[in-house]
Amino acid sequence: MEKLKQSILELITETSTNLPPDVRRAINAAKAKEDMGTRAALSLSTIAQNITMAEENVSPICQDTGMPTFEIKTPVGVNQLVIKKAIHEAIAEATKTGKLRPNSVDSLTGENSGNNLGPGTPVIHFEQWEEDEIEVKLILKGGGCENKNIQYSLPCELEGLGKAGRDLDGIRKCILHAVYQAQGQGCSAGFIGVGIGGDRTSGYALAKHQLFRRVDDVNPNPTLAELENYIMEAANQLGIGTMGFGGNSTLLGCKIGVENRLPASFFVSVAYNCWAFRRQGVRLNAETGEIIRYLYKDEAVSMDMTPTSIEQPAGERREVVLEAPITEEQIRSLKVGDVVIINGLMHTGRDALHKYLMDHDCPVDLNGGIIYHCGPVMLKDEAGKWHVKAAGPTTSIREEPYQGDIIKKFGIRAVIGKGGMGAKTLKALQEHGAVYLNAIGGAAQYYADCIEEVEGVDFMEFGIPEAMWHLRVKGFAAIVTMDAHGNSLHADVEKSSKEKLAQFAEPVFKS
Ligand SMILES: O=C(O)C[C@H](O)C(=O)O
Ligand code: SF4
Repeated sequence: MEKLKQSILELITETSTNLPPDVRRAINAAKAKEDMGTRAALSLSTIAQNITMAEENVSPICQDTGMPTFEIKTPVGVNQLVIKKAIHEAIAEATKTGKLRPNSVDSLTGENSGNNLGPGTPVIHFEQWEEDEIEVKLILKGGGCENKNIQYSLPCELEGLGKAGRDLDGIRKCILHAVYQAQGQGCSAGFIGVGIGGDRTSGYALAKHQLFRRVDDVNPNPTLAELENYIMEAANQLGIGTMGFGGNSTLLGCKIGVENRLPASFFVSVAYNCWAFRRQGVRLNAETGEIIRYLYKDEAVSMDMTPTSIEQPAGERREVVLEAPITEEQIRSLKVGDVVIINGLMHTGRDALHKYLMDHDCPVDLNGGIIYHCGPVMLKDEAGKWHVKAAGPTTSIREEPYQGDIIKKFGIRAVIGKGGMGAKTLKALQEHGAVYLNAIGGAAQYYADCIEEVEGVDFMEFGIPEAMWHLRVKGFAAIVTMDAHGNSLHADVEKSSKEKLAQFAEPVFKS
């Protein structure tokens, strides 16, 4: 098995940096459904551009390279311990070379292991089979979409949809609700895997397992095939759209599996995956470990990048250039829908920093400044200089308990993230004079390319993703989705999508 580690390293790199053709086709098709010049179409162009850049740079499509999860099938007699060791070595190496972000964090101390290894990471499932080759499948599913997974216990009451009973129609309602509750926070348009039945654990495992199916396959169970088609049709009428900006494409794929359940339990488990649906697989020679072929590669699919990106001006959309320190007057002139181009300095800050700043001072002056909810992939060169390898936004709503207070305490004028924030932050934006800017989730290469210089870093003890990076940027484009006048695109889309969801309350599958 002398080639094994190298083959696994190649699989990890390929999965992190190059989206498979079936996923690319789904994104191109989604873009074709959007009207030119809309926020959704422009965001999908940026996404397409990002996918292309990641492949060309051999760098992560999204900075959150997720929880590496392997599904492996081995012929009888193959030593699984050898495979596990090779996976661990390859994971550590891929982290060192910036193909993976150090993502394994001690849940009690908060310490980042630094190499993606630790209790429970990576996840490896082995199975034996009758074939002669080894099959290794890998999924890199990020934390933001993982947070939007949801499990229903039937019967239950669902907002907008009413009672969901223990039957096919109840299952239908749960799945639609799952798409609705994700809004744009899991970087829509997304893909869902659904597990019907099992117990709480096996139900989720079944749901996640569905994500290994090809986007264009047909469910062999005709009832489930019909349900999958129905969900694709209905979910795309919810109007959540790319990044929750509204639009015609909300769901890119729906795959449903079923297992038996206990008489007392009836779970519907939904695994939500962002558009950055990174999964790949290989067949390996069981003697040498050499790659025989890839599993999710047919023909090469190039991405449709027209028009080029969100900064493309269109119609009445206003484009405003901002550079810190930003004045209150500049902020109050902005409104939801404006495209903002940022030059100059911004500071990253996410979960650990927000918690810390609540009762500590900040090492840099944030007055008039810009905070970017981002946990980048960073590499240090031999001269000790840091370089950004991937730097898209993280889900902002996690900072909702802190953000309003932090804005006021430090005089922040702009918060950049994705998925939007809640009522408390909206109020603080209005009172203090600040804006929330939505960057395109997952567009980690697109944004890394805007970063000219890493000016410094604080709180390295929080680990690379959580540290406060001081970044000098040029041409960083984002959209005002919450302004200083009490307007929130996120609140609007949530309200309108809930109304649309309610239109699907009537039974469809009669039992
Ligand atoms: O951790 C990150 O960088 C992003 C995360 O996957 C998210 O979607 O919030
Ligand atoms: S930032 Fe978005 S694209 Fe990246 S892992 Fe999180 S949910 Fe997925």
